Amino acid sequence: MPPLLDIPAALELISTSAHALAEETVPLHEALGRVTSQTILSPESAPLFDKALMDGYAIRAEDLAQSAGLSTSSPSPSLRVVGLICAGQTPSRSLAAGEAIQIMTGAPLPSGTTAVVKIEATTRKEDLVFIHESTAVGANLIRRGAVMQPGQLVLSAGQRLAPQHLAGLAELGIVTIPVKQKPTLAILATGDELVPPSEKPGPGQIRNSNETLLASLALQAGCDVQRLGIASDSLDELTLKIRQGLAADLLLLTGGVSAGMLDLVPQALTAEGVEKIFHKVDIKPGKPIWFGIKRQPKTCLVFGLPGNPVSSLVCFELFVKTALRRLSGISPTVAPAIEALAAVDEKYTSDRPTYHPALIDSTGSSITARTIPWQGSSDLQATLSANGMIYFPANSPPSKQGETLLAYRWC
Ligand SMILES: Nc1nc2c(c(=O)[nH]1)N[C@H]1C(S)=C(S)[C@@H](COP(=O)(O)OP(=O)(O)OC[C@H]3O[C@@H](n4cnc5c(N)ncnc54)[C@H](O)[C@@H]3O)O[C@H]1N2
Ligand code: MOO
Repeated sequence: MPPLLDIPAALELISTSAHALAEETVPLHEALGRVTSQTILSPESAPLFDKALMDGYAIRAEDLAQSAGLSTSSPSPSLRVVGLICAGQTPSRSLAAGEAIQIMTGAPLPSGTTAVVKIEATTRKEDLVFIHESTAVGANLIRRGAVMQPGQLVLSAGQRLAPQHLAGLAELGIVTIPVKQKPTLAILATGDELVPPSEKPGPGQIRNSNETLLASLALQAGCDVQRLGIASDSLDELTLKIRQGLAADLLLLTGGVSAGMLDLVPQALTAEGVEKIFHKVDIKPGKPIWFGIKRQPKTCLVFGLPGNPVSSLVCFELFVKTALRRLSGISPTVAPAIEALAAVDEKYTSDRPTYHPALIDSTGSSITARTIPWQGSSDLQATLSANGMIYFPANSPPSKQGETLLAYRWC
């Protein structure tokens, strides 16, 4: 038997086979979860004007030393209040020596202001304000352009847009966003034993949980998902559904890729013109994975994922996500591992490199990870107490608590 393809080689074959998706522009309110296709530069400054960061008084900090003792009744320096500026207004005059202007958070500073003293640190007596706290130049204010200059980089290409990115773009008036097209992804579950989750399985039957799993993973990864339902183990039915699925950018099948008599998926795919890139990888779970590409009339990347649910989950996280990142121009193409400390002693070992369901915890001062009890690739229920996986190289020795492990978060 020739040696199995190793994981890095499989990932490399996937990233070199995947093409970059075309670009489009979308309005800001439709851009959540999309991936930027170009760098985005700021058209203007942020903030747009010098502004107060506290409710209080705009002052010239240098006046404080000079005005100490202006009033004989208080040891605190005092300044003459000559106006009021609320947010949304503009200053009608500048500050002269010995003057203060009452100001609200977010209001534009009058010229000449070098600090804002917050209201709690002052006492007002008619047109005098007494200042009880030393206030340095620059206190409680922000200058025009301090956080963003025109032409400065706002976002790089390949950034998946989260709420804070959209808000940052909104602040700068960027309302049309260049993004990669959404990948379309079709899902086909195969197997005579499958019934939909809403049905009670008959003898020897099981519910199709992989469609729910893969559709959810794909939606979370920003795909347009098409569910093709269940194909029985018949070449005619498989072929019909595969033809439908090949119209998408990616087609995921589950089941029927190992050595069983009815494992017809590889032959049905090649008969439909899908070129095999690899079949079987040295990985646990997921060894029987099949990957190929249909080039004409449009490019479709095809994954035959093993039917066991945890194999499908691990293969999606590792292999399908790599293809999706490449399609959308996300860098690096292979999602990097997290370095986590073993929360407990770990003694898992196998002759195959393994991605073991795990609980990753980043609530403390360091990231920790521990394996969860798991009975192998059919044990989907175990993953309900996991949020990621730990990578164990083949024949890895036991790890002591506190040793560094490589982990991947599912998200
Ligand atoms: N002689 C060999 N047998 C097997 C091998 C092998 O190398 N030689 N590999 C094993 C490994 S590893 C895996 S993983 C499985 C994968 O097999 P298939 O991809 O061909 O999948 P099936 O045989 O169709 O199903 C496996 C298992 O998963 C259940 N299943 C299938 N589809 C779904 C679904 N949509 N939702 C939930 N569960 C599903 C199915 O009923 C089986 O129990 O093969 C080993 N065998
Ligand atoms: O490689 Mo299979 O996916 O372990 O059960």
